[in-house]
Amino acid sequence: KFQEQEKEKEQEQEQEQEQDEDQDEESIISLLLSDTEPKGKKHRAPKRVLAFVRVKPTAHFAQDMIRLGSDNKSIEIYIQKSPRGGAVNNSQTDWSFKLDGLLHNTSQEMVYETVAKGLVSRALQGYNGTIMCYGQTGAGKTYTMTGTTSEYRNRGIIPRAIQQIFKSAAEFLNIMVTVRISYLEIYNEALFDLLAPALGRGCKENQLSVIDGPQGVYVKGLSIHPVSHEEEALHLLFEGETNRVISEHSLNKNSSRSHCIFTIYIECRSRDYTNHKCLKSKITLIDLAGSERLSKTGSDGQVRVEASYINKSLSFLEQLVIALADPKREHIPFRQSKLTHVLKDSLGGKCNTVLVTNIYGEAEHVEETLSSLRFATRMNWVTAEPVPNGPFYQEASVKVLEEEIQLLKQELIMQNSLTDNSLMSYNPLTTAQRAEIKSQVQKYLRGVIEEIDIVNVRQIQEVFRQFKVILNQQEEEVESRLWSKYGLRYMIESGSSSSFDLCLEKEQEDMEGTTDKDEDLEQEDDAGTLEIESPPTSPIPRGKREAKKDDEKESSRSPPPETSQDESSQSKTPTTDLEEEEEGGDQDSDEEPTIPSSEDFQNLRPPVSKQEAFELFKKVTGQEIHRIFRDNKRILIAKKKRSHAVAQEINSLKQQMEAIKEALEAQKQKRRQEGQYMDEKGQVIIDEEEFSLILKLKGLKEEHRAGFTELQDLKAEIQYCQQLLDKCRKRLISEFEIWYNENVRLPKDVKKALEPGGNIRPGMVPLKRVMCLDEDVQDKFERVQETALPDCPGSVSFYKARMKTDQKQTFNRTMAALRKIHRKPGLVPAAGKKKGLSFLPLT
Ligand SMILES: Nc1ncnc2c1ncn2[C@@H]1O[C@H](COP(=O)(O)OP(=O)(O)OP(=O)(O)O)[C@@H](O)[C@H]1O
Repeated sequence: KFQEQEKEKEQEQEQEQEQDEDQDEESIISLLLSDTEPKGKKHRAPKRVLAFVRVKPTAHFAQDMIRLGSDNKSIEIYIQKSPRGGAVNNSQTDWSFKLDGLLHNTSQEMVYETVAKGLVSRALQGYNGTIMCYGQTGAGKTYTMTGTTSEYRNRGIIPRAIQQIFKSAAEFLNIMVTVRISYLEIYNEALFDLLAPALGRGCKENQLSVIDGPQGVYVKGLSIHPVSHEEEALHLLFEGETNRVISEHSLNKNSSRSHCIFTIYIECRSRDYTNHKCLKSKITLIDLAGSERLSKTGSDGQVRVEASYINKSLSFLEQLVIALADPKREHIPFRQSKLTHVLKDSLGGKCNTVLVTNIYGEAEHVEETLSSLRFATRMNWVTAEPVPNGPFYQEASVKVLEEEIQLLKQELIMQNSLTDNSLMSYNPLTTAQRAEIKSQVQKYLRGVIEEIDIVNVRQIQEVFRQFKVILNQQEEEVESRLWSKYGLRYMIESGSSSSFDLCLEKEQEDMEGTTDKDEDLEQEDDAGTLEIESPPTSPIPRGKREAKKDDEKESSRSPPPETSQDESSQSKTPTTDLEEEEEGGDQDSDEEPTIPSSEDFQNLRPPVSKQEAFELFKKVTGQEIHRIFRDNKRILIAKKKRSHAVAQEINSLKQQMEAIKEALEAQKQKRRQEGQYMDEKGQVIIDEEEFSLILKLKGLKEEHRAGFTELQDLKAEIQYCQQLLDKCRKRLISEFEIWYNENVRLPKDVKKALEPGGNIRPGMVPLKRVMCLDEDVQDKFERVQETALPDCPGSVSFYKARMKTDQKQTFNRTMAALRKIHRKPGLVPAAGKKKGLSFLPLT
């Protein structure tokens, strides 16, 4: 009877699937977006999560242990009785599983057709879909989900799903499809955004969290990237792939040790703008970490920790699946792990869910295979009643807001006419009005007018904006004057490669000065101004100068002409003036990042000096990071000043307390000499003066305690700010180095190649690629395009995206190598020379 029921269900499912496929995708979406209710297909028999098994190809398939059924759905496992079981051996020896399909010796294309194609086309019709790969480490989960990123033919489910979506979208005439992408990694129960910019990926501030919102579960802080074509989406996938945490492992050297969730968000709307409805859905593609046993992997240290996290989260996933499959269960344990929490609305329920269980065919892995098949069966029991997400009116909410704004504007106009305030305007400023405000601000600054009349909020905002522009211009001017006059010239002339270290050392000293003693705090301002304020001769803090002297003597470099002590004192005054002009004398402690100059730079010096280039970089490409650096620096200086002031206050409180204690002692002495009075309880009666002294002392003690706590807090904050500043400085310098190498500096032989008659024609090859001539991916791509692509036109986006990712990686490697060889003059970077690119010919 059970088998009959199963059969009926299967037939029903197949019929529905056929019906879905028969109907034109676009017309289904149009129907959903229209105001008429979609007919039929309302009362479907409950579906289940589909479970497929994919066997990794092997030459040693254990035929006697793993038997694949001829129906291509059943699989039997046979394990010989343990000889240790004795005469009465009841342990089970064979197991039989029936799932939705076996994928044995199946191509990637076939896997996609069987597992994902229908789910993806239903996602375009508003159904959420989830595909999850589960299995032992190295069994082929990533191969199934992503495939090989170097070969088009072996691409996995994700690139194929992307292709299908964009292909369908291009065929729709009346429906507009918007696609967005996110890529989340769960590693040791921590969430990572694989597509976040490098700067923010590991940042504490960028920490992600799983939130249960009214619209479902989402990951707060996860970046979601709009993509307009296949190549762009694939490039994001490849980029995310390179960011995955890879760890050495005895079973699989490139084994991924994390769960990865690639999500494609789809939004369909009618091109007919009178229809404001929008249909949203998402496809969640999950590549789980390997379900290996700790004892078998023989891992230790970090990998063992990873494995224990993986096993825990997979066991929570199993518990979740068991609970989902049990209709009587009221509580579903979603929150047990990050993985299960993130997948709360992606398993079963209203969404189409497919599980691919990857297994090995070899005898040695049969136990894991058995446990993977058990998981697949459990998952197969989970019921799912997929329903499309309801279309919603996006523009409608915008319209409501627009109407409200209009109403409020009218109310304001009425209010103003009642209060006789006709100058009030609520429209954006025109160019002429902006120009007028600018001229007013300039007049105000020159003293031509004494006040700027306030008209409305927009005008006030514009006035402030203009002030900011002028302030920024002045800051830059003053800064470049300072740099060109003092700091930079020294750096060029001394060619000191250790200046950067010295800066860091000095900062450390500043830090200690701030947190230790008050006297140190006194000196801090002086020491802090060294880099800018002191003459070019001594970028070394005073305390360090003596220690460094001997080293300097030994150094073969001759000191720059400005190294005499006398000149140092002379050059101090104008710098101080400039500082005051810039920030009211606040520029005291933390120096600007200085460029680590190098010997090879001396040899390969381009017409633009490195420091000039740095100035330019800060104003243009590095403007934002430089601004952040400066902001952080200001905050740090303010905190240090406050800390200084609090320390002084504490000292003065201490002195006052000492004085009061002395006065109290004197008062006591006097009382004893004059004879003291006692009350009925035998307690000494003190006079008013002594009482007021005691109260004062108590008050001072409280103040002292509060001050001390504030000082402690400030110390912690200063330390934190300092770390931020260090990070910022390093980032600014490294970004500059890359930019500089890319835009200004070219190795001699590359320059030669660029000369007329050389191998490269200027302007034809981007400079970043000039650095890796030995790996011309572009050329390879063009060659492949000419020969093989006509047979496989669909692969263009795939290879273009792959090439883009390869180029980026090669460029990053080259730049890293460039930075390393700074001390070897004239060397051409040969990044990647040893290792060929993973770009393979089209097959
Ligand atoms: N069906 C297959 N055909 C060809 N090669 C395969 C197949 N399945 C897996 N492989 C190869 O086996 C190796 C391991 O596969 P893969 O990285 O996909 O395993 P995994 O299950 O994702 O491992 P992990 O759990 O460590 O992430 C890869 O080199 C992959 O190319």
